[in-house]
Amino acid sequence: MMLQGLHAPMPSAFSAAEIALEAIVDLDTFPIHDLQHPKRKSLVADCYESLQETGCAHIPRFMRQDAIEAMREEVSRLRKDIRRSEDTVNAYFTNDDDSLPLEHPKRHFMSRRSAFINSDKLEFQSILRQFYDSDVIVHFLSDCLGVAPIYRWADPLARNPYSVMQEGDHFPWHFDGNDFTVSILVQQSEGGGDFEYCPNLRNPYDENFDGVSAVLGGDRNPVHVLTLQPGDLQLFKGRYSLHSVTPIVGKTERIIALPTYVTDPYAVNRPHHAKTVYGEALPIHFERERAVRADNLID
Ligand SMILES: O=C(O)CCC(=O)C(=O)O
Ligand SMILES: [Fe+2]
Repeated sequence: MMLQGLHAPMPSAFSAAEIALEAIVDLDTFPIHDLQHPKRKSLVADCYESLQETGCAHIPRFMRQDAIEAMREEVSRLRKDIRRSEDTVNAYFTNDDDSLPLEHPKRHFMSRRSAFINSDKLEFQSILRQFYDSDVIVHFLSDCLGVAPIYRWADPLARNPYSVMQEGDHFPWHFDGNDFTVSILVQQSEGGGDFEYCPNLRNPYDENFDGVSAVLGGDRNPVHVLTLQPGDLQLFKGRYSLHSVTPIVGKTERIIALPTYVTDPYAVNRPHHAKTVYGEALPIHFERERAVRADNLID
């Protein structure tokens, strides 16, 4: 068998001994490293229940404020690497398919304007990368989800980016290519920037095109809205829950870190999705384009 070329210029993972988790998370309040601690057990139970009920769990002030400040400073040093993009997309990030009737949700295109600092641009000592590389965090999230094993995503651009949204930017209704996403708000906009989601609108056995069409057409019944504060952690099932970010209002950017997790450690975003949202498709996106999705869902 031929070995594929390395996709990263250098190995990027921190070892456990290099990650000072107590500098990132207040481990007295959230003793996620101590598997038998009653506080961990009750936090996991609360998150699990919330994920079952609404596809989403919210832990206010999970991150230490000085870690959030360090992340904000990292974003300001990486401004040159912010990739802005503007286009029209459907909820699945696929091309138009004119063999389908016009009212099919795959043919419903919406404008999108957003910007990311892709994961491959994070600084060497990035707090966000340390958070992402922490096995304690992965284990905690896996317990909250009740899904094991989960993995960090293989996608070199989308696995752990910062989203940096300016006035008027918005992210329309969509499903993610990965299974689970953590959102850590770093900076709040003055207005807008709300995360809206429809819990479990599809599942691996049912695309529920009628339900998706209804929301795209304006049905607000299944819609939940979450407003985060800086330092809050949100965990949600973005592959099953249709979600969006409402337009940003005011001059202050909305900055959010988006560490992502998967049940399939091989698959990455399709090239069209990578190019549309993250600004480029790398060799790995083409090499793995035909990898069969474990869940058969569209993306
Ligand atoms: O910014 C957010 O809160 C979510 C962004 C999102 O849904 C995505 O990047 O796929
Ligand atoms: Fe998303």
